[in-house]
Amino acid sequence: MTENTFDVVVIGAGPVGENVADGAVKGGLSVAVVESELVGGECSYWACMPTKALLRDAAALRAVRHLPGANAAVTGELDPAAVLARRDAFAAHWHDDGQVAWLDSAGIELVRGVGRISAPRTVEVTGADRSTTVLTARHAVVVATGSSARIPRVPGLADAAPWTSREAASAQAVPGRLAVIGGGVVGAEMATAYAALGSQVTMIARDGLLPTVESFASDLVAETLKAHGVTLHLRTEPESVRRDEAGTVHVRLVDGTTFDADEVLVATGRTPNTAAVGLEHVGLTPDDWLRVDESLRVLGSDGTPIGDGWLYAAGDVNHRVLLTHQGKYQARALGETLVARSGGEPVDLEPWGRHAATADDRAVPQVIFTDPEIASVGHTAASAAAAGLRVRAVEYDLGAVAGASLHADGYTGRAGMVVDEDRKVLVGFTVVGPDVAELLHAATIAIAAEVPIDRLWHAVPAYPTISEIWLRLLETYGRAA
Ligand SMILES: Cc1cc2nc3c(=O)[nH]c(=O)nc-3n(C[C@H](O)[C@H](O)[C@H](O)COP(=O)(O)OP(=O)(O)OC[C@H]3O[C@@H](n4cnc5c(N)ncnc54)[C@H](O)[C@@H]3O)c2cc1C
Ligand SMILES: NC(=O)c1ccc[n+]([C@@H]2O[C@H](COP(=O)([O-])OP(=O)(O)OC[C@H]3O[C@@H](n4cnc5c(N)ncnc54)[C@H](O)[C@@H]3O)[C@@H](O)[C@H]2O)c1
Repeated sequence: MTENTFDVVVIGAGPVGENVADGAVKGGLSVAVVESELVGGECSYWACMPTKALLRDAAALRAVRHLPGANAAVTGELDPAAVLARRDAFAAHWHDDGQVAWLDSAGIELVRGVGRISAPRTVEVTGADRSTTVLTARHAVVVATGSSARIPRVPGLADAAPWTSREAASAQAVPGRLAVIGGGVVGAEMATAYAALGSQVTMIARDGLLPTVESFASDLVAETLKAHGVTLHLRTEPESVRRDEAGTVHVRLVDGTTFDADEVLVATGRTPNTAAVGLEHVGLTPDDWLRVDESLRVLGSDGTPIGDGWLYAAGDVNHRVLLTHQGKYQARALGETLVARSGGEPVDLEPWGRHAATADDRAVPQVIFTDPEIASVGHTAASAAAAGLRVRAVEYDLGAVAGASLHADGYTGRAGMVVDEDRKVLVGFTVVGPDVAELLHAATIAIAAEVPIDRLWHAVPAYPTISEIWLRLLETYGRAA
């Protein structure tokens, strides 16, 4: 047994754990990071990067198809093998040497194995060779263990060797027929990717397609999926799934529909990676999400920080927002919090304060890489109303903007903004259309900076760009007399 003491011990070297460690080390603390699989986490090898690599070639090809001159230069079809090979490179061929080298260069100690809290400020790491290393933290332990795919209890499903997002992201061959259970972000993106790669895709979206985005955006994506040959079963769910000896998967829905597939992808949400973290040693329940306060300290069942506040959780595992960029934003705040607290300095947890992750509640940007892309930040009209805000929402046809019509023949898209009528600031923005991802950050800045609507009129979009949508939305909203 090896024993070591560090200022901070981080369990999980995904994007979030890496960034917490980086911030703490930059502030002069010593940090050990424990990782049981690959340094870089889900995002690098089985989520963000490989899935976007699977989608990118088809998106580029679609863009060319809408420009007659450029289209004339395209003489072949999409090459799935080349797409998969480029994806492999983006997943670093599932080796983490590059990220390990970065940890080394940053002065962060890597301890490989499964980390488990065994006592206050103590993490026991079990290596692949069953060796045990005990790490003691002078100041804090941070849980950044992320999340995994949740498999619903559908009779036969678990025995049918279903794909999760991991297999969908890392597949070495394109199935002839793919069934997708779940109409959320993973389901919609992977249906888009595999339909373009040549699979016959059937989707089951119990709560409708992309139920949390503005319906003008999800409706357009649903139409396009159908145009690409995807069969959509909305507002129903699987009753049973069975894989026969020949390998064919038979799916029966509760509405009586039956169909067959070669693979079945389960994309029905996430479960926290907290089964093996030793939560029982701090009075919490394994498999639960970790509830945190504004400084990301883990809360016990009585709602107060565990112990004297030595345990923190950041990223997917705290269930605030399951997105890499928000987890890394939490990590930056937490790194600074750990440095401040270990030096006896105060932390600023006021809204938008240096150590607060206020954007998690008010300005979360997301791009869904479907055809077309959906980019959104902050509230939808429905979520704003549910949050008790008095809002007015306006929409505009994106295809009618000069820059969009120039961008691609037959450009189809729509945008909407949600304005807080009491404060006269933007609280939500959604745009759907080809190549809209890069439009999003302007809206994120407007919401985070709480730019008054009156001042937004002075932010003039260049002509002829798709950004002119801003002017059209403001005109639709109307200017106060
Ligand atoms: C298919 C898919 C696509 C996605 N695409 C995007 C996208 O485009 N953009 C975006 O922003 N987000 C995307 N996400 C979400 C994103 O992947 C997560 O929000 C992000 O990975 C969370 O980072 P994390 O560091 O909290 O957790 P993870 O990335 O899950 O990392 C946690 C790490 O902890 C390790 N670990 C777990 N338990 C232990 C233990 N006991 N001991 C030691 N190590 C442990 C794991 O091995 C892992 O390396 C996607 C998710 C999926 C499933
Ligand atoms: N581009 C991106 O930013 C991106 C891409 C992929 C994933 N992610 C993140 O990863 C997380 C996980 O994505 P996800 O799609 O797995 O979860 P999700 O919560 O987005 O969607 C899951 C969907 O599954 C459906 N569902 C649940 N149980 C079901 C059942 N028994 N039968 C049929 N349908 C069922 C729900 O209606 C829901 O719409 C998300 O929070 C997302 O933010 C982000």
